[in-house]
Amino acid sequence: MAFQTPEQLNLLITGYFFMVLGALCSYYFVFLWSGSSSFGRKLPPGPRALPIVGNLHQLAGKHPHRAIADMAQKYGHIVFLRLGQVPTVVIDSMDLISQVTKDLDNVFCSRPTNTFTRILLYDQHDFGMAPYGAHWRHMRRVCVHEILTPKRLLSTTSIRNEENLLVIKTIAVAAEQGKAVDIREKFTDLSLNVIIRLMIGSQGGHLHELKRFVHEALRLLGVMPIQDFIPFLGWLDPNGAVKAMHQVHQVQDHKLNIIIQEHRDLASGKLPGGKPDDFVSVLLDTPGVNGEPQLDEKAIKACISDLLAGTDTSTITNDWAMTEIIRHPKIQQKLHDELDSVVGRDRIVEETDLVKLHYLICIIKETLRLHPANCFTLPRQSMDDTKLAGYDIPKGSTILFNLFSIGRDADVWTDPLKFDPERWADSSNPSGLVDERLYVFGAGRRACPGYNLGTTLVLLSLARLFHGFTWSLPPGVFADDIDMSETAGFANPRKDRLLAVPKPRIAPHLYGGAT
Ligand code: HEM
Repeated sequence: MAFQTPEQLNLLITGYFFMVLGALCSYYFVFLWSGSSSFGRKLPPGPRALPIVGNLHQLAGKHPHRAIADMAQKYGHIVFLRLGQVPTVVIDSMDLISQVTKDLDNVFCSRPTNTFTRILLYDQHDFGMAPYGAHWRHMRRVCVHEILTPKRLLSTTSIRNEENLLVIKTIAVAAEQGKAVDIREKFTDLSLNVIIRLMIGSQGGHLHELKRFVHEALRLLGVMPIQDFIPFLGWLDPNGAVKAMHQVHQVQDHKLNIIIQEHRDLASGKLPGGKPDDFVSVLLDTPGVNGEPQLDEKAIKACISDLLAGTDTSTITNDWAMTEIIRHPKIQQKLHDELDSVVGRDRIVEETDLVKLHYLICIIKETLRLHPANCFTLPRQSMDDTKLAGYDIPKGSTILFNLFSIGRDADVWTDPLKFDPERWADSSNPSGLVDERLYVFGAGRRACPGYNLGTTLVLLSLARLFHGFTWSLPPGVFADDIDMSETAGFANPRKDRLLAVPKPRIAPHLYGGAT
């Protein structure tokens, strides 16, 4: 569960809490404190909930993942909270996650609904946040078997290559001029350019507006409207989140309608150029859920939106990894040594090299441990009353995995706050990012379908940036000056942007020279 900033959450809670508390306190006091909601059940331990706001006030002014990590110190690896009226179970051990996603996956494989999914994901017509059922199964099958397949990944290598080289060339220009580069901007552009081209082909005219929509939608993902926690306050919109979501949705819907119509016209020959070989064309050719000849248009638009948003994880991971590497010159040197030995300096890094870059893979695993792209991953929802770790979990509970806590658990990791890629040297999977000690791409029915694409995006861009350049901090900035804290939101990007100065390591003609 996430909020844009702790300050916003604070404002939101305190203002509206006091406004309605007087009138409704007695009703809620009876409802919650009489224990009627937990009567006869053994709920997991957790702090006592207040009327109306439940435990929301205990998260106010704090990063929710950190506040809940502190609660876990007292209550253990499974904590029960009421976020407003939403029963929420937060777990932070790989053992419990494995029970949820393997043994009990049939119960915990749904997703909760909220204002964001209703407005920006077309009433959960997507599949990432769709409730478990026939629609989700159908959409997921289409995405996994038609769109995000290893074969399609292979056939789109040239798109990633071209976009990657464009970014490298702009960095080469900065290197020639001795200028610092805004690293996050480069990674964001790269991931979005790649996914937009995969989705809609080479229709460059849409890139700019789609990017704006994705940026805005991702920002709103972290601004939870009060109605998601306290539905009877649905008529209020104190932080303007609902209004902003409707505004962004208008742009989104308008743009996606144009893109879909263009694809139809290209396929029918009304527009010249022929049918594009991209994700939208696949979705337009896909039959609907109940045997209809075509997918519902809402589902197509929601699915495009899902895939566009999926790239954010790669961007955030790369930004953290780059920051950690630049802060640790010895790690950068070791990575350079690996790149020189696997690739050499007479050619650029290719996607086929990536599985051999074991040290780079260790760096990414260490990054995902200490700085998971999403502290809570996507929420799950229980579809039935069930038991977990001996506790009763009511049907309809939201289940969150606190990946932030898991990666910093002092009982599991030696020196947990130290960035130490070597701790992954003995991994049972040296060529890939999945490891049983972390919940990187998820497990069970709702596991990440973007594994192959996400891994390639992360590894290729980092490998090329470090193969091509030696990076240092701008003059006068020292490693200890870098603020390594995160922003509080659904996603977990570093609060500050990293500026770094590149120095060429390979001849510019290898990547086509500086533009
Ligand atoms: C470093 C990159 C990435 C990481 C670490 C990552 C991680 C995750 C995790 C942890 C989940 C939740 C699994 C669960 O609920 O148990 C997830 C779900 C998902 N991811 Fe990714 N992901 C990445 C890249 C991508 C990319 C590139 C895409 C799409 C292009 C994508 C699309 C999705 C979708 C649609 C879901 C929801 C699946 C469902 O509910 O059926 N992800 N991802």
